[in-house]
Amino acid sequence: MSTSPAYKKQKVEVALEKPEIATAATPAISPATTQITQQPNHPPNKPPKKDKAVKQQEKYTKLQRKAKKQAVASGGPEENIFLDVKAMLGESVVDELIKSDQCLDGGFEFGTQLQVEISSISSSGDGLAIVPENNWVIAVPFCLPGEKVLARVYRNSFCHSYADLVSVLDKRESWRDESNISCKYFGSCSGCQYQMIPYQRQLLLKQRVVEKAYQRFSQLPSPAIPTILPTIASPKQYNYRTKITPHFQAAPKSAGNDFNPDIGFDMKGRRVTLDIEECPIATETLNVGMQPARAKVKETIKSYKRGATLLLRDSMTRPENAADATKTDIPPADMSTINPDDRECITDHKRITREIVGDKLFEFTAGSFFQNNSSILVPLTQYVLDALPEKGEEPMYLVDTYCGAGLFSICLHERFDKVAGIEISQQSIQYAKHNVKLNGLDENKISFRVGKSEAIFDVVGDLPPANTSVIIDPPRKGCDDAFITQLKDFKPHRVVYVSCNVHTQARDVGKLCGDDGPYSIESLRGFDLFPQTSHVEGVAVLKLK
Ligand SMILES: C[S@@+](CC[C@H](N)C(=O)[O-])C[C@H]1O[C@@H](n2cnc3c(N)ncnc32)[C@H](O)[C@@H]1O
Repeated sequence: MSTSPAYKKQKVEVALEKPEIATAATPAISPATTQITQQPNHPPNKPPKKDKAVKQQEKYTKLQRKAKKQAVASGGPEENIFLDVKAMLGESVVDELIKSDQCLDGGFEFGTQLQVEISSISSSGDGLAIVPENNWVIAVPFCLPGEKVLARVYRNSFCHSYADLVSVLDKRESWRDESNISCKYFGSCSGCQYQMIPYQRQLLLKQRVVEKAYQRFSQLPSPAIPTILPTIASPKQYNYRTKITPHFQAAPKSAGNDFNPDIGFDMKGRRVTLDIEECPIATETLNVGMQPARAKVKETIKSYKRGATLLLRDSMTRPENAADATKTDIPPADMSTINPDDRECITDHKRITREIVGDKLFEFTAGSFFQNNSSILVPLTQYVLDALPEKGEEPMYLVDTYCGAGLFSICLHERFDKVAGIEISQQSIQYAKHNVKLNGLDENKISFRVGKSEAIFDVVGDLPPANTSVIIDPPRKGCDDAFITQLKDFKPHRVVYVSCNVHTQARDVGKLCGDDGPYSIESLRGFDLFPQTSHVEGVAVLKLK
């Protein structure tokens, strides 16, 4: 450890920023003291002679810096937190840090313990605190705005460091309900961020995430962004996830036959797998199914050359003789014989999974996409339907882009004269077509095709845009420019954009609603498909200007 005077043990005052979602119950908190018990990084007084190892280390550090710079411009969590950091420290301070290269060098040494006061919460659920003397931000998980915490730094990034939560020194009782915590791994597992927060407060935080996403990523002026509507709650707040994917590492070569692998999810902030025996956000069926799946891996671990990821998918039990999507002549399922509570855990990616949404039955292979919280799918699909125009005199058309196994097309088809879906996965389209038959629907009315979303305009280009609505539900990275451009040219009457990444959604909606875009935003809100976590599904309803 260096003895450089500039970095001797120091005590610095931390100013408290206004908590992001202030309430009448916000406690008055006096400024906290930051205790630095180890020293921040600094350039050594005398650089050691550059031997091969040092040169290699320098090369590695350079590569790491490059990766970090790329990460903050990626649109992912790193960029989000960096934007939070900019808002907290001020653009000019951050610009200065970047110019002087202190944006990476100004961090803290691994293991430094700090006492900080959390002033806001990031979109990925970390508490954020400023260390003003260092012009630096610390991100600490599992804590809340207004709380004083002891944190231990484990990684530096652009103008901020990530720290473990050592302890909460001063709890914000009005935001905390530890009786809500249902998991013995909460606080070390990276899966959930919010179990200690009462559910209604989780919904408020997600409303704020949608708001921030549109302020930051849409490039729209404030008046063009409507007030974000309250987040729609999930009917189930635990035991809702119908798919989980625990992973494990292979046994090291030196391991004996009694090697016992950790099978589970990553530890928060580390690439270390926690051994997870149960997951209370997953359905009971998956928790039961997890035990034999884990036991099998433990028995056969020496046969794995590499680590692997397990798939556990909750499915309604399917009659053995039920036809799969390779058959052409499929009779509609007899819904009177179906018991939605008769369920099993599927671990084979190729096996057919069954799910019911309202009065519609869906089948798809266990490894392909289907929404993971079935409890909220009726409210979600009904909300999208309510946002679309009512049936009038003229024929109406629905275009379902990124349609997966046909969830929106099949649940919403009744109001429309024709429905056309497109999806890049051939297998999902096979099952979307199969699901039309399974539900006894008209194959001439509901059609699906394989392709990139923009290819749908070759097919629906002749439909009258004034009578056509488009649903967009892309993966996390959002839409390609080619799709946005063609949608803008086509100008359907109504667009509903559903997304599990409100940041890329805000970017795309900004392109559709900007000065040269034909749309304005009618409404914006989150749906809580992911209780106890910081994730939120965004639903944006767009109308022609
Ligand atoms: C979030 S899922 C939505 C699926 C469906 N709407 C649902 O709710 O079940 C996104 C889907 O987009 C598909 N996809 C990804 N890139 C695509 C592209 N460029 N064009 C069309 N579909 C794409 C994926 O295979 C995935 O099924």
